Amino acid sequence: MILEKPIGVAGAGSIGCFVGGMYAAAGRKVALLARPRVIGEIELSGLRLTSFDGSDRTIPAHQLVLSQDGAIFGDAGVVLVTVKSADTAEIADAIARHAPSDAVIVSLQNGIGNVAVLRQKLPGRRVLAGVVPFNVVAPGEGRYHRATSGDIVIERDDADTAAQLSVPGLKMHASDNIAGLQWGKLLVNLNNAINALADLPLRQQLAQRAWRRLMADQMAEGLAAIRAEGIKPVSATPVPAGLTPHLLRLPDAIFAAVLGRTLKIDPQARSSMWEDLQRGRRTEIDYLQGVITEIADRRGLKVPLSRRVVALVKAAEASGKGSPGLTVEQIRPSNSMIDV
Ligand SMILES: NC(=O)C1=CN([C@@H]2O[C@H](COP(=O)(O)OP(=O)(O)OC[C@H]3O[C@@H](n4cnc5c(N)ncnc54)[C@H](OP(=O)(O)O)[C@@H]3O)[C@@H](O)[C@H]2O)C=CC1
Ligand SMILES: CC(C)(CO)C(=O)C(=O)O
Repeated sequence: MILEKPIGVAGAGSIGCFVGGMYAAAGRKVALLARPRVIGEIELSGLRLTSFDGSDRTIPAHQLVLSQDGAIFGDAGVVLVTVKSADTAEIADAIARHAPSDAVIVSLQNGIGNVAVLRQKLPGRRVLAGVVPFNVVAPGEGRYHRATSGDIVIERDDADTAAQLSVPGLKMHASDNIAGLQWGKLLVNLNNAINALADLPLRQQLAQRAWRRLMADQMAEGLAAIRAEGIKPVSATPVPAGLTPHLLRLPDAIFAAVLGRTLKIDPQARSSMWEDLQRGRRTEIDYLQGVITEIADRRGLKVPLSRRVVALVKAAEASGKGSPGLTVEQIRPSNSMIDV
């Protein structure tokens, strides 16, 4: 039973610290494998969890196992993988070395390829895919803020891991179509880059129709590519994936009314890719837009906006100066770029 054993978090940053902290708050034993910067902040200030719903709690460092060494997974019943996609293979090696062979491995990452990497690196182990719909930002000093609503969904399994990992304040649901949900989330995550390039809080960006049209156009490219592969993306919200671009193009007042019914989003929400640019880290662009451009290359589809966004994010990564704070017009490809 997972319930009685510690929960390991492999790569505790925004998602890992928030999720791991919620388990610790619920009385579970939690071991966070993290960088010295993250550990130092928690040791100094505790792990503070705040949320769009107004909740605010601090877990003292002594209630957590904090280490840079995967040996802390030695008695784990479950290991939650919360590194960025480029680090999945390396973290899988640490899990293979240290976690018991019957520990359940759950990927809480964006993108669609991480579970395949984990399964290939961890043969014979139970690896489950998951989708985290909510946003967590890390303002610093050991604080992790959940800025949007939604429950985590993971792949259904016989042991009902989703039920075993549900605690007050952090629900997990089981799904029979996690692949569909992952593709649906990929479409949403195409906006991570637009948010990162704009340097605007998500709520402020979503309130402006010009930004929403840009997001809709990029999502439409993504949808066309995904559908060309014969894949049916599933939305994690009540709005079907295929309708989301139409919703985004609606006038401000109608959009706000529909959004208000489906999602809570507070002024602090910003995409994880924005945080990557601000901290001078490599982004997940190759695992998000990169999937769409790869399909387009194979199938001869035109995805000019996705290609332009990839180029702009790579330029921002290379400059190391944080978000470039671009406008809609600066992001939109000009007519001379449209033929790609
Ligand atoms: N933030 C969000 O709102 C959401 C994020 N996601 C997804 O969740 C995943 C995690 O995102 P997020 O939490 O934002 O990412 P973060 O970068 O905040 O957290 C990952 C952490 O893991 C650390 N790390 C990497 N390798 C190791 C290692 N070998 N040992 C110890 N620590 C390691 C990283 O350190 P370093 O940077 O120094 O390498 C970083 O601190 C991504 O796939 C993201 O797309 C999904 C939904 C929402
Ligand atoms: C903001 C959110 C929840 C959706 O784009 C996200 O997945 C991220 O920041 O990576």
